[in-house]
Amino acid sequence: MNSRRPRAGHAARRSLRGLYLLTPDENDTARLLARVRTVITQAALLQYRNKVADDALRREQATALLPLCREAGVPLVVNDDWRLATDIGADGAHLGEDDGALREARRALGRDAIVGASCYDDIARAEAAAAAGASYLAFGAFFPSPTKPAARRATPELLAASARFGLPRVAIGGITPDNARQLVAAGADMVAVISGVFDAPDPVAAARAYRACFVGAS
Ligand SMILES: Cc1ncc(COP(=O)(O)OP(=O)(O)O)c(N)n1
Ligand SMILES: Cc1nc(C(=O)O)sc1CCOP(=O)(O)O
Ligand SMILES: [Mg+2]
Repeated sequence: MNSRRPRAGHAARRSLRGLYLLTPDENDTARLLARVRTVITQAALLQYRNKVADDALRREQATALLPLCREAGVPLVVNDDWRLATDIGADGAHLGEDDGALREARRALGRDAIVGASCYDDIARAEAAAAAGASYLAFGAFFPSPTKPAARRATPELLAASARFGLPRVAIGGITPDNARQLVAAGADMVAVISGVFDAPDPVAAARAYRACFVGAS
């Protein structure tokens, strides 16, 4: 880990509830930072995700996002690559089924890190991720996703069924400000969004609309 850059730590973290923003596939780093900067204060958590960049660009972009997140007090999670997360001193990593062992990531990143797990539509996978030390459990896709049209589909019942693991539950996949509320009512602690914010005509207004879905919901 880069010791010159401390993690945000628990005290600096917002709770894992609200809008979980994932970055779009944007290879122009200056443009990526500008797009994130406009909406970062609306987010509870930011995931750096770029499926079209090479390793060097992903390192450059993740490193550049870190001070922006620190300034906003929003933890930064790196998608797919927990080694990159440790190298740059990010707050955590998100791991799917092809991204290595969660237990190993937890060991490397430390007790305070955010280690997220993709559980798709699979409650057994959620149980295993919880036992391996996940910080949150992500389910999806709940709706057709413009970003990932072939994503397996999940149903809102999974959100209630996974309450027993006692971890924040994240809903992802095709979530819009109009359909988010039903997922929050079903038990989602965060809604994870790419296109609904970054492809919106007014990203700030869209991000605010997602946040509003959590107001008054328990
Ligand atoms: C919050 C969140 N949930 C799910 C995913 C998907 O992870 P994965 O299945 O590894 O797919 P890619 O994102 O790597 O294409 C995620 N990234 N974040
Ligand atoms: C990255 C990702 N994972 C999914 C899953 O179901 O695991 S759906 C998805 C894409 C989310 O983007 P959008 O908000 O544009 O639909
Ligand atoms: Mg992945």
